[in-house]
Amino acid sequence: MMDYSIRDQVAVIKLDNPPVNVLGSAALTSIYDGIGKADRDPSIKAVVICGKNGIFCAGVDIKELDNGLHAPWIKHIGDFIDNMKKPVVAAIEGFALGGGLELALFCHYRIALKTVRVSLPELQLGLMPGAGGTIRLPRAAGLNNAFDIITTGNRIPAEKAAMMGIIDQIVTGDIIEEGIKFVKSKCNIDTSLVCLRMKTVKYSGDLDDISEAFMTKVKSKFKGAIAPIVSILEFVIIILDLYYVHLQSLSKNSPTYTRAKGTCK
Ligand SMILES: CC/C=C\C=C\CC(=O)SCCNC(=O)CCNC(=O)[C@H](O)C(C)(C)COP(=O)(O)OP(=O)(O)OC[C@H]1O[C@@H](n2cnc3c(N)ncnc32)[C@H](O)[C@@H]1OP(=O)(O)O
Repeated sequence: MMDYSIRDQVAVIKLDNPPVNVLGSAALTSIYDGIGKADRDPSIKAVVICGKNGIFCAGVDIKELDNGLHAPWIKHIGDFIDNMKKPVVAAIEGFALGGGLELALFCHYRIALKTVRVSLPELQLGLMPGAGGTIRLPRAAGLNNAFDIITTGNRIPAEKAAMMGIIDQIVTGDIIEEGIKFVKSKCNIDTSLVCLRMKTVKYSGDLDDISEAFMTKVKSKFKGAIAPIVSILEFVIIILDLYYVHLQSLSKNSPTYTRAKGTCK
C-alpha cells in the first residue's frame, strides 16, 4: 500500500495502491504508520508524500465507503501532520482528487508537475469533503475559489491551482527528486507558520452575501437534489463562524487568541 524509503535524511512515503492509489483502510493505515515512523526517527529531517503509477491519489476508495472506513481515518493523518515539526511536502503528479487533494492539503507544502489536475468532486457524489477540505481549501485558495471548487467539482490545472495558492511550486522533471530538493530547503522553517489549518481565510465582500450567492448558483444547478449541497455550503460557513465563537471565548491577551484571530479575517 505504501513504500517507505530514506533519501538524504528525507523520508519518502510513496502511495502504492494500483491503479490509482485510492485510500482504503489499509492504505490509510500504512500512510499513518509511515508518517509516525518518519517523525520518530531523529535522523529524518523532512518528509515527501508522493504516489506510484504516475498519479498522486484518486481519493478515498469509493468501494469501501459503503462498509465504512476503518481507523486511522484520514483526518487523523491531518491532525498528526499539523503537529509535526518536520516539514512535509506533497509531491503531486497526475491527479489529486477528493481525499487525495485533502491528503495533499494536510501537508505543509504542495509541489506539482504542470500536467496535474486537482479537484474536490465529493459533492457530485453526494458526499462532502469531510477530511478537512472545507477547512483547508478556503485557507489555501480563499473562500470564493474554495466555494467554486467544492460546488463545481471542476478539475483545476496545476498552474491555475498555483495562482490560487493551492500549489506552492510547479516543477519539471522527476517529482520525487524535486520533492526532496524542495522539502530540504524548508527544514529551518517553523511548520506552524505554514500549517493551513492555522491560516487566515481570505475573502472579498460580505460573508453572508458570498454564501448566499453560491447557494443561489448551486440551487439552480442541482435542481431537486440540493439538500447535501446546501448542507456542505452551510458547513463551510459554520466552520468560519465557529472560529468567531471560539475567539469570543478566549482571553484577548492569550497567544491562542492572537493565533485564532488570524484564522478568520
Ligand atoms: C464521510 C466522507 C467520506 C469520504 C470522502 C471521500 C472523498 C473522496 O475521495 S470520494 C472519491 C473522489 N475521487 C474520484 O471521484 C475520482 C474518480 N476516479 C477518476 O476520476 C479516474 O479513475 C481517474 C483517477 C481520473 C483515473 O482515470 P483512468 O486512468 O481513466 O482510470 P479509470 O479506468 O477511471 O480507473 C481505474 C480503476 O480505478 C478505479 N477507481 C478510480 N477511482 C476510484 C476511487 N476513488 N475509489 C475506488 N476505485 C476507483 C476505477 O473504478 C477503475 O477500476 P476498474 O476495476 O479497473 O474498473
